[in-house]
Amino acid sequence: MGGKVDQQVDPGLAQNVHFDGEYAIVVEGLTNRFGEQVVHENLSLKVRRGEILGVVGGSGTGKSVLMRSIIGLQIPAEGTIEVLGQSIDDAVDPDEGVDIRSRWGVLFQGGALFSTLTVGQNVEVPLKQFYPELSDELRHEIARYKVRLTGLPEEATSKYPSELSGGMKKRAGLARALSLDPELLFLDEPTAGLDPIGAAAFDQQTRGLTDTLGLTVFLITHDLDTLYEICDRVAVLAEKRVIAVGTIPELLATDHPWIQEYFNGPRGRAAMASRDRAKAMDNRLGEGA
Ligand SMILES: Nc1ncnc2c1ncn2[C@@H]1O[C@H](COP(=O)(O)OP(=O)(O)OP(=O)(O)O)[C@@H](O)[C@H]1O
Repeated sequence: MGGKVDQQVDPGLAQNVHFDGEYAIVVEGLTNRFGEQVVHENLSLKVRRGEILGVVGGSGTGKSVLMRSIIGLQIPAEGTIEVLGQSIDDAVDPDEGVDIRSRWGVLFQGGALFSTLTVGQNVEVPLKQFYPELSDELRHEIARYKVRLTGLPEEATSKYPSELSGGMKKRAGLARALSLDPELLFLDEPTAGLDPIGAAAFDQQTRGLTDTLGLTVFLITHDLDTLYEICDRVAVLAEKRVIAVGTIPELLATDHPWIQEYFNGPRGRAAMASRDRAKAMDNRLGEGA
């Protein structure tokens, strides 16, 4: 087994890589149970600052529960979780007085917009919660800016979720996730239910915003195109823990059967071929310029 996978749990699967930078999220020894069902057991994961980390795994392996644990919505049975250098057990930093929840944004599966509020009002919800002192005018202006930032037309600000297409709803959810200028973004299956063109556009928006705003992104997805196109590394959940973390070529260099089947199956190969074609086209256009 030869891949250089950043493998924190099972050094037998692949070797550790050296990393000098900062981690945005550090999960250690996480165990989650629902009654008799053990979802995670001694799970560890480190997310590097500035990366888009794709999180994959079969249905029910606990990707969403992991995300909910990291953002403090699921109290684990065991383990420690540090986000941006702060334990999530102490939501408010005792020194700085800053609520850690104001430093991240979340796009839940399905968008989770409030249906009785307009897009603009949805984006304003976190602003009201964390910055109640802001004037109405400034709050409206920030909401309009965030809506435009995600590629929606400004008119979308006054629309209700029921008046939006699936792709527009996702962007509205993203605008709300960005409302507090987060350092960290959690995206739970952001391209699920989108047509391939809409999904590709959303992916490019995510990559662009990540690079421009210097975000770190924890991205749960089943979308192989998303993994190939925009993720810096991928974490694989199986057997109640993270079995491997690395770039796709690093993961492919391991011989774990699930990883091989996932990335080397017909869909994985098609996604890789599509990415290679797009790169070749970019190169040709670059040479012609
Ligand atoms: N609040 C809860 N109460 C009881 N069981 C739960 C709860 N939340 C999640 N589970 C269980 O935990 C397991 C992991 O769920 P989770 O939603 O994290 O899976 P997932 O990997 O995100 O799946 P999918 O890819 O299908 O979205 C599932 O068996 C689920 O039924």
